[in-house]
Amino acid sequence: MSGTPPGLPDPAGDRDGRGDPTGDRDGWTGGGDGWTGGRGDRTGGRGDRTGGRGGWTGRFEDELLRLGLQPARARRLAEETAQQAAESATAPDALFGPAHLYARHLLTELNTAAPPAAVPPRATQPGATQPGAIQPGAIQPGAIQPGAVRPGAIQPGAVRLRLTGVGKRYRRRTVFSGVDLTVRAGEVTAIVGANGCGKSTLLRICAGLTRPTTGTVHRTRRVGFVPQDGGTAGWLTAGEHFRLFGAAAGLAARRAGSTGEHLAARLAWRPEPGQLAQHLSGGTRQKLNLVLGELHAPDLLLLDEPYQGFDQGTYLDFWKQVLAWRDAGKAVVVVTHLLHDLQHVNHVHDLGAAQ
Ligand SMILES: Nc1ncnc2c1ncn2[C@@H]1O[C@H](COP(=O)(O)OP(=O)(O)OP(=O)(O)O)[C@@H](O)[C@H]1O
Repeated sequence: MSGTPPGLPDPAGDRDGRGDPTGDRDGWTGGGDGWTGGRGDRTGGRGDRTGGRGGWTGRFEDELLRLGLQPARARRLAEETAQQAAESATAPDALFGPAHLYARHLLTELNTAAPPAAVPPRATQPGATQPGAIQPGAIQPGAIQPGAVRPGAIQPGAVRLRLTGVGKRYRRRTVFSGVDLTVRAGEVTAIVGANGCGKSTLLRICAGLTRPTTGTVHRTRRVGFVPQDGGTAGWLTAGEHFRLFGAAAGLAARRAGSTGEHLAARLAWRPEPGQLAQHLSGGTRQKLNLVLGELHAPDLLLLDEPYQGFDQGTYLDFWKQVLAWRDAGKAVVVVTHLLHDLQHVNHVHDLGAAQ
């Protein structure tokens, strides 16, 4: 399958079939044992085959316009790209990846200056889908090839996480099997799938908190993990959390406190001295959770639906933060069931339906 834009070399050409990571093997930890034979690949079409304004092509053209391309040129590129997808009988998002990322990629290829990454304006428009509006399972299993490298990805860096043939069984029940996943510095990967398909379990395996039944896991040493819930102690203040988690990472108390407050400010939160975590709102506790995950400046951030309870502004701040991490060269894995989150990410790994 080729995702070559009109008149350009195949953007996926240097991304398929990558070899082993180079220069970053030190500091890796491994877990799990053995291999499983079968892969969990699922293939299929996506629902977004339309070229209308609300579809991929419309978003692609909007992004080209937003990036400053002349309307006639943006329209022509959008038409040619849609035509190319039609000719290959593949939905444009499966062929080219998220519309806004592909627009940026294309402009870079065309040697046109693209602005720094930002949350796409679509997400901030009135009536934009709110967190929680799309139900789990809305993403069709097999919509996106698991582990597929999306065209339009920003320059990939060193591998921070690699799962090979990973599977998990609880007693006789197989939760998933044959998961292959590679996450590089400067990339955001989403793990999606129906309720109970094992997203949280897979993320815990990525973090080294749960042992896989089969397969191998290699990860960089500096990992930040933000669980779906819990992760904070109700009887401690935010400052005490910063110092406690900072101490575990070898940070001096003052530095941990000031770093925590700095990170909190980026989520528009100013912790009140003396306020216990149990008296924080659910959304603010999640902010605390996020800050704790980032406190020790990890290379790899593992986030399990970390925006539960966020209002819309905080949710957008969260995604801005994710994109800032990405642009700073961190690798990010986010468990989500929100379809519109996927426009922010480079890769999607679909675990499909619960087994
Ligand atoms: N420690 C455990 N022992 C036995 N079964 C478990 C354990 N942890 C998880 N499971 C089971 O594994 C399956 C996957 O759970 P998991 O929480 O990973 O799914 P999920 O995709 O994250 O779900 P959701 O979308 O609802 O958050 C579920 O059926 C769950 O009951």
